[in-house]
Amino acid sequence: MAELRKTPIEGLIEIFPRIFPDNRGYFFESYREDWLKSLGIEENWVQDNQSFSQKGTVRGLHFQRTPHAQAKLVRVISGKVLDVAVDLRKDSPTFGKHFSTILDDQNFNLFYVPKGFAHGFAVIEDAIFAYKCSNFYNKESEGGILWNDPMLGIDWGVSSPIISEKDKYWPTLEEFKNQTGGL
Ligand SMILES: Cc1cn([C@H]2C[C@H](O)[C@@H](COP(=O)(O)OP(=O)(O)O[C@H]3O[C@H](C)C(=O)[C@H](O)[C@H]3O)O2)c(=O)[nH]c1=O
Repeated sequence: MAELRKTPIEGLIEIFPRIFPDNRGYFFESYREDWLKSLGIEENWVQDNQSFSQKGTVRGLHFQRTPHAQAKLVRVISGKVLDVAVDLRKDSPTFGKHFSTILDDQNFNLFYVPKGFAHGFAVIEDAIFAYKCSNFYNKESEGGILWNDPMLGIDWGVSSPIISEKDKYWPTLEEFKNQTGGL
């Protein structure tokens, strides 16, 4: 069985699978339905995504608005990233707070990000990133928070990242809160 770790932000879960190295290489279970179920969390995963990003990339901070909001179960197949989730849940006591964790191809740890969070990552070593989503992609419902908003206080470990045009112009946390109140 994997080791499941709660985080200081309610709902965010880290999962460390048991890895079996041998003279051929390694084996590990990369997904089990009973991991989250053991914590009373039930998700209907409907879409798998995969992206490759070179070192120095930042992707995020993104979310999809209701009714297209997505929970995500993210991991690294190869490489190393700093993965970040920002709590945007309306009335959450940790609204605007973030939790970050290293995902890599040594621990093969996974990170569960429920609906209501913005998600992104910075690439420490070229990375193949793979994740499950609990709702289909819906471009029209996509939103974001500016990755380097000083109010977030995220130490990404990169100062001038490789980033998409779209990710340069998301609102700050304050602007998002004033516009929407939260997710
Ligand atoms: C997310 C997504 C994108 N696309 C298409 C749309 C674009 O033509 C192209 C690249 O999309 P984008 O630049 O939004 O990709 P990312 O910047 O990696 O977006 C993701 O970044 C952060 C880390 C997230 O958590 C989200 O899953 C997602 O927003 O793939 C699809 O066809 N389906 C999809 O589910």
